Order: sequence, then C-alpha cells, then structure tokens
Amino acid sequence: MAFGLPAGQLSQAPNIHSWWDAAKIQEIESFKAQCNDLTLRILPCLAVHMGLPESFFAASHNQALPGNALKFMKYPKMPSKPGPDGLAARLAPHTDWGTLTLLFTEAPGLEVRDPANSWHDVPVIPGGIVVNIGDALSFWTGRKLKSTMHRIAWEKVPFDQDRYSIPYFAQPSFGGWFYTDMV
Ligand SMILES: O=C(O)CCC(=O)C(=O)O
Ligand SMILES: [Fe+2]
Repeated sequence: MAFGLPAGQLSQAPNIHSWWDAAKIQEIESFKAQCNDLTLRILPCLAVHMGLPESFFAASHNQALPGNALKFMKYPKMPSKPGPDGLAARLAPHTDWGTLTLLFTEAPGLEVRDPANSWHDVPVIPGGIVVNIGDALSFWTGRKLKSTMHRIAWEKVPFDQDRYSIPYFAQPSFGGWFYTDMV
C-alpha cells in the first residue's frame, strides 16, 4: 500500500480502508514528515560535498506537492521452494526513480549491484536506514552520484516466511528545475 498524497491529505485518499482510523493515519503522516525532514538533511550534505549551494537539491523538494511516497510492502511467503527454473527474485532488479529512497526493514534479502555487476548483501542493522540514490539525482549530477541497482533475492529470505519493508521515496517537485550544468 502506498501513501503518495501531499502532506496532510492522506485522510482524503479514496482508497484508504475504513480500518485505518484517524490516529493511524496521523501516525503515518507524522512518519512521512520525519522521512521528508531526513531527506532534506541528507540532500544538503551531498550538495555541500559536491561544492554546490546547500539548498541546491533540497529546494526542488516540496512536501505540499504529490510525489513523495511511503510504501508498506509485504512479500508473501511462497507455497514451495522455487526450483532452478523458478523465480529469480522476489523483487526484480531495478533502480528507484526519485532522488533518495530511505528503506526501513528488519528482514534480509536486499542486494545491491556494483559496477562490475556483482551482487552484494545489504546487512540488516537493527534501527538502521538504507539510503539509496535514485535516477533523478543521478541524472541531476551527470551520474557523479549513481542510482543503486537493487533486488530482493528469494534465496536470502526463507521462502516460507513473509517479508516486510517500508521504503520512503523522495521525489523532486513537479515543475522543479534540474540545473545540471552547475554540477
Ligand atoms: O523491500 C525492499 O527492501 C526494497 C523495496 C524496493 O526496492 C522498492 O520498493 O523500490
Ligand atoms: Fe527499489
């Protein structure tokens, strides 16, 4: 289930189930706001490190516009262990399309691909957050920052267990500008 509406508007979403009561929706709003604040603290660090004005990336992000999304994911357990011809991944290799993704999970299974095409496990650090660079930030920086190719391999998660994760996708604002020539 994804919550992508602008800050403060989740309760108006037509697809919110009746069992999401006001307190639960408020909890999600407030968690989304904390995720947004964190991305707005990370983006200036990247900008300053690259010799750019502090607000260079962050200024094109706006919580009041649609796009930034918090997603609750459940990867259901499988009825039997896939054979050699079975599924290769629970989530196919991909890059995220926004600027930054914050990933919250306590389950193993996430792998990232290095430039030599080898896959590496991402360790689960209790209370830790995985931060991935997305395609928009990669494009914006002329690929100085690279979007992370990642997947969820089924071998790393017991096939008879559900897997849960919560990614937060930060997106540049609709109508925001990418000044790629400064980077
Ligand atoms: O479930 C995960 O750990 C990763 C999810 C992901 O990569 C995505 O939804 O884009
Ligand atoms: Fe992803």
